[in-house]
Amino acid sequence: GLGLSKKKDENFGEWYSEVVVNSEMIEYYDISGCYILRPWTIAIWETMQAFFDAEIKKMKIKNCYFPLFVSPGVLEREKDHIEGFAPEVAWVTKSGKSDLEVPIAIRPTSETVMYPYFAKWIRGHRDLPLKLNQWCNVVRWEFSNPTPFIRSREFLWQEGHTAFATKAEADVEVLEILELYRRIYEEYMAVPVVKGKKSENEKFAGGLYTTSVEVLDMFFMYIYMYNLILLLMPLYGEPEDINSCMQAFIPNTGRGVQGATSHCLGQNFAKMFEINFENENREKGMVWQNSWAYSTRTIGVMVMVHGDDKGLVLPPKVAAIQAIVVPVPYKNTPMEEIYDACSKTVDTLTKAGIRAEADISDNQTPGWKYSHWEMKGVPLRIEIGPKDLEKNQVRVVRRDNSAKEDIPVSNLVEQVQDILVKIHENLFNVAKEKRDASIKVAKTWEEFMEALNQKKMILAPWCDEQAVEEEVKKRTKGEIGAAKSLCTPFEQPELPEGTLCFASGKPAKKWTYWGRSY
Ligand SMILES: O=C1CCCN[C@@H]1CCCn1cnc2cc(F)c(F)cc2c1=O
Ligand SMILES: [Mg+2]
Repeated sequence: GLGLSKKKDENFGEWYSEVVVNSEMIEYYDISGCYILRPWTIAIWETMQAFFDAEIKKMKIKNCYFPLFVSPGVLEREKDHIEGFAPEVAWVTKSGKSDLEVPIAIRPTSETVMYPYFAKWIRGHRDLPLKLNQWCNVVRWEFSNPTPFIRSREFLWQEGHTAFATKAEADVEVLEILELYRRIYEEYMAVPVVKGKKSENEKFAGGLYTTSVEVLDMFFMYIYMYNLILLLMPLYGEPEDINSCMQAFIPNTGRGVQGATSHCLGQNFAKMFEINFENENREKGMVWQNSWAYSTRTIGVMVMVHGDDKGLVLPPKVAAIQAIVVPVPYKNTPMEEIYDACSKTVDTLTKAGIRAEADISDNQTPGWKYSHWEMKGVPLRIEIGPKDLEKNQVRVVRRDNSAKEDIPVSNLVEQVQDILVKIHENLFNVAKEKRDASIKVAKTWEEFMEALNQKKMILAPWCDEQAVEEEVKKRTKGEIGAAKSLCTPFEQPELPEGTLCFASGKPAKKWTYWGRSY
């Protein structure tokens, strides 16, 4: 029957898997870690892509397409760039029955694919800046439990790769792109984020610095916890034990980067790939580079943040259908009039740019339709029955808070547009309140540990020493993971003179978010 069998607060991992399938976003595939992205997902991806693509075109960034396949020599060009990642690289070793002379890697990211050609194309300062982006898939043969959108062996993303004559230009672009990522999350997906810088420990090892938009989502971390627990299942016995154990485990702790990062690579890759140029004074210099990406993982985060026990909840901006019109038959009232009113309503809304459809399938009851479209997360339902006809009105029902309202047909477009804006704002504010409630400020080790054990994220003054972060990891290692820095927010709270680091007691240099990870 309809409806979810798992509750979000009780069994997050299974709730999530059920929502993405029942809302017809995902179909599971026979190869582990691979998922079918159904139209309901692609409509969301395309909306975000349309926004981001238009914005980077304004920045004179050009789209290109590099091959999926990477020759081994190139991939391994820089050991420490891919050290640690090597087990994730997928290789083609045969064609038909015969083995390939040399195995070919499938791109997990495209630095090593693109940068030899950057070296070839960039000769003089007139070749700079070189700013390219590609919309593509990448493959990373991850081993720990796959999760739709969040952790899959193939995913869609855009990857931007830019080269500049000066660091100043690169620094500016890093933040311009990060602002676009903030807008994708906040203006499209109604998900609040914190812009910040990753620590030396957490940044992209191949780069100079990493900036990211952190969702600090209390459930996001849980999905990793949930997968970890599944691994422990054999030790813990039956699911109920696991559930009680998970009850303890539902961490309100944030976790890592949610699929949108903007790195300044400095000159590290320029050195590796000899990407240099002759400047105006005919001096040889290496270029300064950035690379930035967001992926379909962002869609999974949106599902986690807004979803509820009736299913998916779509922010109006990314909903393929923003308003679903449902006819409500009544005893022996002639249905033609009602169907007619439904299609008129759809036409009026469509003409106003609202994505509306009518569900006039004659093999389901209105109740079934209500559940179906709630499961799919359609932001607004419009019911039309005989009473509504008489009063020349429609009944609208909001998906986010179930509020019902009767609207005169004469004012339909304006009020529907207004309600869709209110739905977005409400989703954003509710998510913000939940996030803020899962963050605690800690100034001492005791306060830090107390907050961590309450499954909170922590904002703490830190001396910014790498060794101290390593120390924090060691001292907090436990069966549900260790604490690590999530990001140093660009918006820094007041740091009074003499404030000490929560972990080392040395003079604190900055406020940083910390959360549990394993
Ligand atoms: O995150 C981005 C933005 C877009 C371009 N790439 C950077 C860094 C990607 C970091 N990364 C992430 N994962 C990887 C997995 C691999 F198998 C591998 F060979 C390399 C990598 C790897 O470099
Ligand atoms: Mg990875």
